[in-house]
Amino acid sequence: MSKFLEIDHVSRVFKTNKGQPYVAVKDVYFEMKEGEFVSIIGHSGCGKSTVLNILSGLDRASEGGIVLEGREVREPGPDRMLVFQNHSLLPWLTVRQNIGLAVNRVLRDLPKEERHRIIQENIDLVGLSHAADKYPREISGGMKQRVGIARALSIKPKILLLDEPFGALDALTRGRLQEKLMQICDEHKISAVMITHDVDEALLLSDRIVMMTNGPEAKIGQVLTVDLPHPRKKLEAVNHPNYYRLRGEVVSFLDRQKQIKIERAKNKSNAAISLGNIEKTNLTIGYIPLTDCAPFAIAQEKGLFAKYGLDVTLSKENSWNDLAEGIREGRLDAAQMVTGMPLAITLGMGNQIPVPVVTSLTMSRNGNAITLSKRLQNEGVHDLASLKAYIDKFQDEAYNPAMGMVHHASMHNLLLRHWLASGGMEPDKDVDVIVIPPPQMVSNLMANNIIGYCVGEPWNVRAVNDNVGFVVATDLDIWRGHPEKVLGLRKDWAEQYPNTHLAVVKALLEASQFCEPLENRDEVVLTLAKPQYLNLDPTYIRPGFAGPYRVSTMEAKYDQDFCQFGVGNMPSRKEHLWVLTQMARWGLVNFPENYAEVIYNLLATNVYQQAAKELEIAIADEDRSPIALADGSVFDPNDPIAALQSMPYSRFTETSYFDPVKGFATKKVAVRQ
Ligand SMILES: Nc1ncnc2c1ncn2[C@@H]1O[C@H](COP(=O)(O)OP(=O)(O)OP(=O)(O)O)[C@@H](O)[C@H]1O
Repeated sequence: MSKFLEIDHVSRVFKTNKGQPYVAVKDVYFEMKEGEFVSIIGHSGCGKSTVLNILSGLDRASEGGIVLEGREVREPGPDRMLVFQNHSLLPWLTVRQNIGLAVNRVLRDLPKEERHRIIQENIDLVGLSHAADKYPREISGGMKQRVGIARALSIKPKILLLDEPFGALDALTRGRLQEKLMQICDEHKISAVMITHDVDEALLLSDRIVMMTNGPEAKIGQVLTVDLPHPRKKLEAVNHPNYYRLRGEVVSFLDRQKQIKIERAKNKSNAAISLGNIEKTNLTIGYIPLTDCAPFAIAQEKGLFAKYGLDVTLSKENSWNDLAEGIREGRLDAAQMVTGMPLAITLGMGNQIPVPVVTSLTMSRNGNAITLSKRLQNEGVHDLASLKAYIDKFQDEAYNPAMGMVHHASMHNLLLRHWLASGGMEPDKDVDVIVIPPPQMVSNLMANNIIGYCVGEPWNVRAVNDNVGFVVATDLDIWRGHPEKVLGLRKDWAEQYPNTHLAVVKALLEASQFCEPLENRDEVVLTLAKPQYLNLDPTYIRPGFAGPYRVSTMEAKYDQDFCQFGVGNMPSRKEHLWVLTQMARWGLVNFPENYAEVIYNLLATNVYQQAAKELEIAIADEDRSPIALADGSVFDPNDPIAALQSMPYSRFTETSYFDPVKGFATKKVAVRQ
């Protein structure tokens, strides 16, 4: 993206009435390109106007600043015109004179005729030729707002700043003016930043929507690219197939923020309570109710968090996306994560703002399976080759069969894709691979929305026991010993609370070690079955833990490797590098040219080593030997680019530099094929 405007790490601290500092916005970073229309949305009081005022130069950032076309701006100027909700026209001047006042002041060096031409051109632009000589009291609210816009545009600002420009108008006038502004911005390639509370207005007008978290210390929580075609008309936009997906993203972001506000009010605050050398004792840790959340449940039930001085609330999350948001927004202190999630959040996968995350513990290995619908089994599908024959029948159909997985950065997605590809099926081309939260897998299978899925337990056993699906492969058939769930937390959190971080790792490492021996597994199963965790009959949980694990319709002997907790707990560079290459292989992220640095920053190996030392757990040397997968492919961590180039269906063509704050550089480096 060519940089036009940069909001460079802006923070603003106000003094409250009691003289206390109030950090309204913290470390806001955003770049936009020329001609872009960006909306800022967020709950009341989150800091939208604070950011806009700093952009306009009416207010100064306490830290950071604004750079417009490479020049820092610190004062108001005609290059940034603000349009307010209250149009602030001078009542004793006509429409033409109000606009003329601005033009004559700012463009006074132009010849008089030229200034008149500009004034008339902008009156025409907003459709007010018939009212040019009327006074503000003689025209409607919508017309006054149009004068405000014409006045701002007439002096040809580099960027238009709009603070809820249509907030005071009735719905009909608002709709008309939105379309007018849309048309003007489209035709004249105007760059604009607009504050709005109206989701539909943001979707209609914007190229991107910046969503802000609640204050204090409000930040940019998410940036949504509005990929609806231009020029837009309200009715066409609303009927576009992507409209409700985009709308859903904004609405659910705002809902989550509302929920956080309520929770914060309940808990008064989530400010750190320190005790001894533990900087923050009160923690909220997120997890998903799957059997491999066992170390969290055990650490809580056996008092291991308390043993290391922590008062932990475990937060059962609805989906991996919600959990990731919880970490990004700071609602969660730490979380169970699918292996690729620390990388995904760090790299800003899916058009998100990059938020550096670290992982200090690998908590489980293996534990997933691929379940296919009973319907397919009845049609003779029983392995990869027969699945391909089934999929091939859809080649001339307008749609692809779909399979579920839980998150783009999960091993479920990456292993499923690898497995399909090894059988000659190209993900996204022959088979759609879609995100479904784990507890909804079975119902989606039953509804025939998907032909199968890759997920952890108990959702494979559940499908088998309910006779709606069969297990066609486990992850041992793809990569025996792969990392599955890891502990993830924000890097800034880790830096702020190093002793707390170590205490969390010690509690969870001890819990993981407890979960490993088979003789402890029954206790683990009964703990997981409790209502606050999986809330399930233990018969659904036991097969994934102590066998027999049912593969296909046959009773297969339980494989002790199926769900490992206390093995290889140190975060491994080569494993995360494999994940990174797979994410790049499928086009989920760019491949960073400085991948070694990215992986180095991702792994808090030192925290793991300290915890292991204190718990007297042996620390293995780093293993850089190639990873052998079950299909015969080998991943050499010493040459990931060559590995990426040789993978079937690889979409990787180029690398680009990754900056932890600014994200990926626009300039990409083509890689020799
Ligand atoms: N001059 C000030 N002194 C002290 N606090 C302030 C000042 N200006 C803003 N704030 C506080 O900073 C926070 C952000 O305010 P801001 O007006 O930017 O929010 P907003 O998102 O624009 O709200 P709204 O949508 O209601 O207009 C609020 O808590 C507000 O009370």
